[in-house]
Amino acid sequence: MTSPPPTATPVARPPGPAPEKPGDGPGKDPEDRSAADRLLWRAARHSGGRGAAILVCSVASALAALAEPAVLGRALDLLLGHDPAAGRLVLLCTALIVAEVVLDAVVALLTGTTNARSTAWLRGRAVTRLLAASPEHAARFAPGDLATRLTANATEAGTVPASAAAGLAALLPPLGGVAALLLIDAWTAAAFLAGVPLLLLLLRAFARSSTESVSRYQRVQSAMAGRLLETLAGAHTVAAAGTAARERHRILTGPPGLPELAAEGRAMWLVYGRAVAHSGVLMPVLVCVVLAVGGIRLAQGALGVGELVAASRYAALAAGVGAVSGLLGAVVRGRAAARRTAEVPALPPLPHGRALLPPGGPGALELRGVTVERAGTAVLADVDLTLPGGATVAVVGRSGAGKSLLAAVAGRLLAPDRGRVLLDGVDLAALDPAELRREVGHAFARPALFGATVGAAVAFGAASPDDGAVRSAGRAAGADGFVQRLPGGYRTPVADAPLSGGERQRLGLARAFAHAGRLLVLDDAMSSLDTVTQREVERALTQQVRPGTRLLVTHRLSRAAGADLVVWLDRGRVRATGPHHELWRDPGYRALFAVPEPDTEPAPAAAPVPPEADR
Ligand SMILES: Nc1ncnc2c1ncn2[C@@H]1O[C@H](COP(=O)(O)OP(=O)(O)OP(=O)(O)O)[C@@H](O)[C@H]1O
Repeated sequence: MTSPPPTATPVARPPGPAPEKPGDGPGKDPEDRSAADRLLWRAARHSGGRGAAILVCSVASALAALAEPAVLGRALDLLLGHDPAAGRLVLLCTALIVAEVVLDAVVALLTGTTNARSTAWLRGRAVTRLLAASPEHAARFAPGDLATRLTANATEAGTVPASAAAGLAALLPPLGGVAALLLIDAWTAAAFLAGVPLLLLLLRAFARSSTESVSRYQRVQSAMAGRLLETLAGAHTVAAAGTAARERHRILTGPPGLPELAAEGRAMWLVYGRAVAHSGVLMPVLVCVVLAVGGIRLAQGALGVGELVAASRYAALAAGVGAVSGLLGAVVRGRAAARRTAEVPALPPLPHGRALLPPGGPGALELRGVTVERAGTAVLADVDLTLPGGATVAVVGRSGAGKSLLAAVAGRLLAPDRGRVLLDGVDLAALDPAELRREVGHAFARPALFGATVGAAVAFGAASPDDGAVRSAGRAAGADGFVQRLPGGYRTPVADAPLSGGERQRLGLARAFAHAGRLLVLDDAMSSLDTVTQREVERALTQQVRPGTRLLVTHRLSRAAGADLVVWLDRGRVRATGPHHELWRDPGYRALFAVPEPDTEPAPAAAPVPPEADR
């Protein structure tokens, strides 16, 4: 595999990460561009005025660089004329060089901090908006793609404020160089300007071809990273199927894979090498032409020795136009990257209001005409439900019936396309988000544990987590026993805690219990618990956890039998609601639990079901 060329070149800096999707080049959609520009503008403002400081220091450094050849040339002429004033000019020249070095160092330092602050702001903004969006919308980004947008693309975009400021200031030396040449001698300026079109053509060709090749390189890299992520996520499946070698081959060879990556890497090196070779020849040639013309003018007596030296330095400054194109190239690439990053904060947020729930409400939940559509099909259709506050409600149905969608809508992880969800009479869409999360808790079948330690993972999201609350939630969820056996108890780092599926689920339940509100939504959150633990947790749920309404998505008979009310979903519609023992009369309902049908005998209401009947 050929890695990309280094980033420093006398002509222009090769591009960093660039758009990764085919056809996802910069500046396609004006709306996207302006959104990206607005985001960059705000990132620049959040870098605390450092962009302006970079501009001021860079301009001061450029002015020092422009003054230095004139002072040096004059000092040389005075020295040749044995004029004692030459000493003062040599000192001034030294001071200018020192100032230039110091200012460049300050610019380098400011550039680093500006890039870091802008990038951090961009990432913070994107992550905040990502978390505020409905998970459904956020899921439109594949994990690998999202990671690229928040890392490489955000980093590239974060360099724009500093590059733009430095790029503006970098115009000064070439423009000033040409102006100084004109002032010293029009012929030397004309000699330089004659070569400028060639220099510009060279820069343009470099900027274009390098952007394209880096773009393609990044696309291949991103595709490979995406396949790697897929395989890592399914590592157990791959191991079980014994297809590791096939996966390795799939990740590495693609297409696109290593062969394409190597080809693009070589292409980048070629572009880079060609640019270095061309500029390495052209720039000294330009300076030599200026020197040759200056030499003739010296022989004609139109120029002094000092002026010739100054002219050669100004020609070198004027030829440094490549630095400008490098910085402008960085701005162009940064804007393209910002466009990709900007799509993340542009995700539509879940609408919310500022309403609060009536204090002490029981958690009565009402769904009115709730419809959720996916790909033009109603996956939840006209769901009307009235669930009394404080009730334990089981949601059952065949796989794909819409249970998880109903749970997500009930807890406002998802906004319905039509209809309303009311909690104690308040529309969830109008509710203050902090109030919503305080009063509505969730636990999932496969919980993700956030937090450095097991205790922090349980306390995650709680307003004021304390050790006592964490432990009592752990006890209620049947997690305290195994957590206490971990080397550091609740202080054990999550990464060092070997957790089974059931233990992970119990920690997820403990997290929900630690800040249980008036509504608790458990989406298959006890599916991996053994029967004894499950009964203990159910008991704790009614006796220890803050009272409220429980919405339990379940496939288990015992859970439905133990609920006050069962909602039976069938292909996105409510087929029936009622107590389990009433629904049990329906063979279709009994078939959901795949137990031998007792034909006439209804299952006992709210009575424990023999373990062997449980799934
Ligand atoms: N983002 C989506 N895009 C398209 N279809 C979706 C989306 N989310 C859910 N669905 C579809 O909606 C239907 C209901 O999904 P849901 O996850 O609610 O089923 P479920 O009853 O919880 O199933 P299970 O018991 O297997 O977990 C399924 O057919 C599913 O494919």
